[in-house]
Amino acid sequence: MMSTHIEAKPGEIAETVLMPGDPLRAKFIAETYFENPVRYNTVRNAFGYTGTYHGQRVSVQASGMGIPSISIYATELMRDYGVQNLIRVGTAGAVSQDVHVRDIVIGQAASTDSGIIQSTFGAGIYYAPIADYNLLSAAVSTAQEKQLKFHVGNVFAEDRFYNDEIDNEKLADYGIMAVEMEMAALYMLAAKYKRHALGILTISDHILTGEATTAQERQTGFGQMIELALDSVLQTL
Ligand SMILES: O=P(O)(O)O[C@H]1O[C@H](CO)[C@@H](O)[C@H]1O
Ligand SMILES: O=c1cc[nH]c(=O)[nH]1
Repeated sequence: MMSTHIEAKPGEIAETVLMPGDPLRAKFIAETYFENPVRYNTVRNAFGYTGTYHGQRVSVQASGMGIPSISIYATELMRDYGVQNLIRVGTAGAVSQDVHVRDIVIGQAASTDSGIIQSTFGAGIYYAPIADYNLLSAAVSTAQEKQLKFHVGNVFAEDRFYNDEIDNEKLADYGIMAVEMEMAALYMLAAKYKRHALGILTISDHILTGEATTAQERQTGFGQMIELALDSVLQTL
């Protein structure tokens, strides 16, 4: 069986999948961290690979950018390929003065301005998408052991990368640490399919100060986040 956007055959995708937005980050993760990576997807250049990490089977699947795109890949991974654990490894913009470029943010919850909550539950319901507790807890203890500079808290998954109307200082006042574009959908869909999801982000730019990393660093430079994801998640299996 192949799904609409993933051409893997049954059994070619591991139960645990890392999900970066960027297909070239997926390629880099597979080629740098996996033993014996095999590419199972090139449809739309949304690369997917399976290999092993310290002997344990793991995959990486590019999600593309934004909630509509990650919703397609996460749904097909869970519904059509039986994936159990989905770990977003993404970049994000900091909106808190306490969070700095290259810090790691582990998403405990994901707020959003997307219509996905309203269109799923109907008017008047404000569902709160949250991380899987076991994955969150494993990531936090592994980040502590590795002595990483990390934060745990609420992330804002916004529909617009270029958003002149958003009040980032108000988001920060209410505890939002960083903005990105996928986490709320990933957490909500994992709840729907009764699977496990976590988002780990590296701050690529600071929205309030303007500090930023390069495109090359966003593609290949965030190894601490990838190793945190692999070391913590695989320890829960
Ligand atoms: O680096 P990735 O994982 O793509 O994540 C962030 O980067 C993209 C925007 O540049 C959005 O997908 C956002 O969520
Ligand atoms: O979605 C994103 C990702 C990185 N930086 C941002 O400002 N937004």
